[in-house]
Amino acid sequence: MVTTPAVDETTGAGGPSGAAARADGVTKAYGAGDTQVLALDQVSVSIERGAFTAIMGPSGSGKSTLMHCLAGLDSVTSGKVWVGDTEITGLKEKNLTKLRRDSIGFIFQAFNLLPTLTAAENITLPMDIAGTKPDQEWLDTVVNTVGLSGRLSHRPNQLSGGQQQRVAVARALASRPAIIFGDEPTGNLDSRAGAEVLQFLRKSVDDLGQTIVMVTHDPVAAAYADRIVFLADGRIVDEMIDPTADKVLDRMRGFDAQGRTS
Ligand SMILES: Nc1ncnc2c1ncn2[C@@H]1O[C@H](COP(=O)(O)OP(=O)(O)OP(=O)(O)O)[C@@H](O)[C@H]1O
Repeated sequence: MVTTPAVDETTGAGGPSGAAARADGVTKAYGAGDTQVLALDQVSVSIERGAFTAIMGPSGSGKSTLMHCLAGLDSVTSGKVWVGDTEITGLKEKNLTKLRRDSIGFIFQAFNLLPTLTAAENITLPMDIAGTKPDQEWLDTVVNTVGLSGRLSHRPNQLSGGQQQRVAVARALASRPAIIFGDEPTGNLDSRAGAEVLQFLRKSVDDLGQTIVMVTHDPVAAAYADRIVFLADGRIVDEMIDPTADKVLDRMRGFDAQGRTS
């Protein structure tokens, strides 16, 4: 199951678990009183290292909130979150920023590339800002895996949408983060370009051992994952291992029948 044991106060079990990231009894409330929204309601989930995990669920079910809490982009109301062996709930902002910079990569729906920089410069930008030196051998591996070798001197407007997103993916992978989070990373792409990016994400898990967590609405995209975690009304309601698009569609229809989806 997705759920993980609660933290044992005496033994500390439930802390570091070898997972890439973990949420334990996480609740996230927005607002207060009558207008309070429980975006996450006692969510416990463990993200396996070297695996591709998708988070699915209807609009407003808490997918982005869960991703933001796991990535330390948003604080939790109660519960605990670990990234690797580090508990990030309660971490000072400075340490959190460092952890995000060193351990986490992000891929958003908008590619967020700088238009005046070449593909190569965009890929190494976060490391240039952090003042760290790219590992050239790793960079070559990433660029080859993404299939961008011939495009490195191009600026974003000289690349297709799919190629731009592959630059964004290469940028996320370049510093070898422990975990990459993607929020609808193929949401702005047509199905062919989306498939290209998803195949690459899959390859980075299989060939490079990358850990990826992706929020998506799309059963076809989710089928690239090893495991899908389904959210509804801020709770984890189901999971699926080795999904196919058909199985995901069936499961979503099941939720519809129970009146869970919007
Ligand atoms: N900053 C905020 N202030 C108030 N409510 C918020 C805020 N962010 C999210 N929410 C609410 O929390 C709930 C979960 O939102 P969230 O964005 O995590 O859902 P989602 O599953 O990612 O939705 P979508 O698929 O539409 O992007 C929603 O009811 C949303 O309105």
